[in-house]
Amino acid sequence: MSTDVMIEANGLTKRYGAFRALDKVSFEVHRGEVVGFLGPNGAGKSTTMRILTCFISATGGTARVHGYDVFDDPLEVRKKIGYLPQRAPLYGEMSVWEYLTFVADMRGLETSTFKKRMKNIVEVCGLATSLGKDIRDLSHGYRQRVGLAQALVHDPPILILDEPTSDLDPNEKAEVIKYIQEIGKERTILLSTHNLSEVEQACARAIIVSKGRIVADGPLEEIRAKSGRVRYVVQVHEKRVFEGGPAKKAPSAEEVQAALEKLPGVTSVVELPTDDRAHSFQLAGAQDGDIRAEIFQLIVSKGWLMLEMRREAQKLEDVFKALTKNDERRDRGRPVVEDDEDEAEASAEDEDEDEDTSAEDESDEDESDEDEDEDESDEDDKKKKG
Ligand SMILES: Nc1ncnc2c1ncn2[C@@H]1O[C@H](COP(=O)(O)OP(=O)(O)OP(=O)(O)O)[C@@H](O)[C@H]1O
Repeated sequence: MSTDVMIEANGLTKRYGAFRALDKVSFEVHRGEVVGFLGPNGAGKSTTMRILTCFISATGGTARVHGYDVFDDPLEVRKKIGYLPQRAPLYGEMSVWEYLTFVADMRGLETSTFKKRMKNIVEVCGLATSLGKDIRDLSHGYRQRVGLAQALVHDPPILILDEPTSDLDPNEKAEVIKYIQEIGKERTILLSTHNLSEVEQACARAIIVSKGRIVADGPLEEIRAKSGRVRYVVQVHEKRVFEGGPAKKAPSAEEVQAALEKLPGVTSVVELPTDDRAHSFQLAGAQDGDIRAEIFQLIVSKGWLMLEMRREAQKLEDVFKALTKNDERRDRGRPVVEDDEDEAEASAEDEDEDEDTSAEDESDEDESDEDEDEDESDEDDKKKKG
């Protein structure tokens, strides 16, 4: 593995009984990258993150973090990773300072190192005015900041953040993303979220998972281009024409639409609702082309008056919807029978992976060591199962 690879998942599979939560997931995260880990509910994001942070073991495949195998070297992996689980296990009766001191003690940090480090963490996470407050009195947004701070206490080069902005209001979300952007300047981050605009703000690359499989992985631009399409919006005046031009009267919507449809590379033209001054259309064309000049020439040659023209790359949201539209695994914890082919594959793998069976079905068993985060993890699993 290249020293630049900070996280490497190789064919990770996780089954809960007959249900396959992860199916041969492979990806790499390089030093300094902030990667968005996207997927609908139940896609397998938390499962992947919990394997990478050594809270549960995989049924098959391997994973390495900072060069350490998550199965063979969990202690080393935990030193290299700061983890913010979906529901951070914070102790409400402690003040922020007491809690962070407690986390530092658990991590075996020297008091002087901790105090020095805290200056930076408090600044980066915006906690200066909250250190003396009890955690139970903090808003959701501030609790998440404390969650981020606890993940940074041991100064890990890698952060794994599981939906850090879920349950936050829009202002709190924006704040937490701002802190993540700041933290990401010096660290490698894997950030799971449902929120595509957050990924667009904080990440240059995304991995999209659906039904336990990776359906896209690459720079955001590349993922947007995956649809292979681009849109243009064109508006033509409905009442006026270009003075001195060939047109004697303003065009009808049908005329404009027919002319636009004839342009090379246009695959569809749809009329958009608009006010009564303009005919407005959305055109779809090929991603690698740019027909703005042709559109302009057409409108000029007709003598029509153009009010607006813009080219829009496909939105990440549209690509995400298209890639995950059949993902209906929202029934948390209930085994869902996959299609026949998958079932057959699963039973074939059962035979292949017999040596892993101790880790296979019960995640609870894997989560019994004494890390402070374990309570949350167990509780979380019970909720999922319950
Ligand atoms: N302990 C468990 N026992 C049985 N099934 C589980 C368990 N944990 C997770 N699952 C199932 O595995 C699938 C993947 O769950 P996971 O929590 O990884 O999804 P996710 O992408 O993180 O979703 P969300 O965004 O809702 O947290 C889901 O269908 C879930 O119900």
